[in-house]
Amino acid sequence: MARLFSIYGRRDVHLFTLGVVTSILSRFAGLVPPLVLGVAIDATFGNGAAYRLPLVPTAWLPTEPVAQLWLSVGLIVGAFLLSVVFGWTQGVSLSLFSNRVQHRVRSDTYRAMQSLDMAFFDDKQTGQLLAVLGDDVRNLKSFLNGTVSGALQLVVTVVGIAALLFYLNWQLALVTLVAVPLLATFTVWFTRTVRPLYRALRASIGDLTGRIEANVGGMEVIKTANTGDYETDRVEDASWESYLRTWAVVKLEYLYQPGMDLLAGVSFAATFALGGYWLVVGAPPGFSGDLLVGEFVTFLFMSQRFVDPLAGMGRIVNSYENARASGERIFALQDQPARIADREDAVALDAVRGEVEYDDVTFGYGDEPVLRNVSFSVDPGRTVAFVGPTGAGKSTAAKLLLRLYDVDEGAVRVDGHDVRDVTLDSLRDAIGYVSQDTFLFDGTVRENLLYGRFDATEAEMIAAAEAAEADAFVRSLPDGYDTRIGERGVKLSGGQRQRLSLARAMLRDPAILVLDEATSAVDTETEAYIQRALTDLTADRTTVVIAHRLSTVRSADLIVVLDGGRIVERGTHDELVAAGGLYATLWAIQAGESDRDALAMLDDAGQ
Ligand SMILES: Nc1ncnc2c1ncn2[C@@H]1O[C@H](COP(=O)(O)OP(=O)(O)OP(=O)(O)O)[C@@H](O)[C@H]1O
Repeated sequence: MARLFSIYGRRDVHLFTLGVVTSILSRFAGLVPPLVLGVAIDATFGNGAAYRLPLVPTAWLPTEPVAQLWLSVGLIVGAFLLSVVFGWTQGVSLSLFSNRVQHRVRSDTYRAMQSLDMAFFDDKQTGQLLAVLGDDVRNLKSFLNGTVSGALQLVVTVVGIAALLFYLNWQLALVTLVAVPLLATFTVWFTRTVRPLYRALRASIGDLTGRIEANVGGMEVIKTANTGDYETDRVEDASWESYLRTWAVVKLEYLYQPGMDLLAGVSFAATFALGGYWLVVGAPPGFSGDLLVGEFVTFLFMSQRFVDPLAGMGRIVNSYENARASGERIFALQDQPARIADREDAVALDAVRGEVEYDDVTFGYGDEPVLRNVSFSVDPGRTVAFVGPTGAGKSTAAKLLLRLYDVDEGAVRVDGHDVRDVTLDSLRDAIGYVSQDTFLFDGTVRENLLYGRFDATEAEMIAAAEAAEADAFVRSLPDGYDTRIGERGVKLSGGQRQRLSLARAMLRDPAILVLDEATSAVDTETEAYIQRALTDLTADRTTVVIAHRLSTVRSADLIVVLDGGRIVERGTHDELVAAGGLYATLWAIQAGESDRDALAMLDDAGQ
């Protein structure tokens, strides 16, 4: 919390101070009317007592009843007005303060998260990160907005009222104030008991939301697997669980609130009984001195004013604990070290020629290596293809070039520079990447194409789309380049998505192009078109192709065959077919010549 204030609150500390001060003043102003009412009853309306106000010299106060009346009216109206003005100022300044802090915390946390490694995102669930940037940041805001001022108001109200009651009649004050520790103890008990129930409630709501989120995402699978009833039951179970948890909390709340009212009522009744007796009969046993009617009225008003702030104590404690836990999660995310970041002496890759070299690279996502001792090099403008069975490590090898992960041993070099020695911006600017799962943003075709090259001209965009064989189908969409394509591009076919993401990569005109299964989701005819396009597109740039369909990599300058993370063969298509190894087997199967022998060869190779 201290960190929150010192980093994010400092710039608007004036707003915070203003909010806190006015919140206290508005509480004080709220105490004036009952006090003045009591004084007026005793001095002006009957008893003839002296018109006295705390902290004001008696000599300044009028002795004439009419003057006293107008003074009382003036004070009451003034106090109401001040209370409104202070209350308004408090609301506006604390709202401004907390919303500004929220904005800064959110932006900073997102920035920190954005710079984290892919390995971090591999381990995290999306929901968890959304919760940090959403709920946790909001928790902090509501703590700063309501809770801080609420806590101060509570203290001010209780201390202020207690002081006033003692000033008026310390003996009766003791009776009235007995309720305060009782109310406070009851509140602490409630807060402690309800806390684990709340936690369970939040967890059950999290489960329910997670379940619905997952189901919406997997709607197609649910429908095609015909598991609609099963999923409906599961949602129903999660919903019922959340109902039970909610009910556990609500039950306790319905014990607490009447309990507080009852305690306050007992205190009120005790004050009323004792004070009434005092007025009618005289000082009760153990009490001495006088009590005036007006004082008594003030007492009764004030004793009612303890209840609300004390009842709010539970919320204050809860909100504080929530905010503290949220603060811890936010700062844990902010403090997460980004291992893949620019070195201090990182240089920018300039005028990239496109020479790529893997030098004895070993890498694993966990302890087990996924790539072992991988070495090869590609001259500028040439094409290298990674092929091999599924899970062999082809995509992983490509990701190391973009430095989405860092190698464990060895080095990946571009133009002779270790990718760890150059700035990430310049490295990734030099490489166009079309991944296995093409991701498109919800937006128009145009927005998606210009992503990463926001300054491209219309002509450049269309040229890229044409090169990727996408222009024709885009023009046939209802709004052409301005057609919205839905979340993740759901309104397009797989092949269309792939061509758009190819066009997007082309628009950046990178020196190196990485195509991960770039033609996997298209029909044979489209593939032929894309192949034609690729022949032009890859002509003068280094290209790394990963493909299952070997026909697409036939013309590569170098084919690297990976199996189990190792390079088992390398060469051109013709060389590898002639060599009769794993590649030749895969080729035989794909070329439609598969027979028992080919599959048996694959079995022998351990696949
Ligand atoms: N983010 C990740 N975290 C942990 N392990 C991973 C991750 N990505 C891939 N792997 C593992 O690394 C191995 C190689 O995966 P990779 O995606 O590189 O294979 P691939 O040859 O491209 O496979 P495919 O042809 O099926 O796409 C696999 O065993 C996979 O389970």
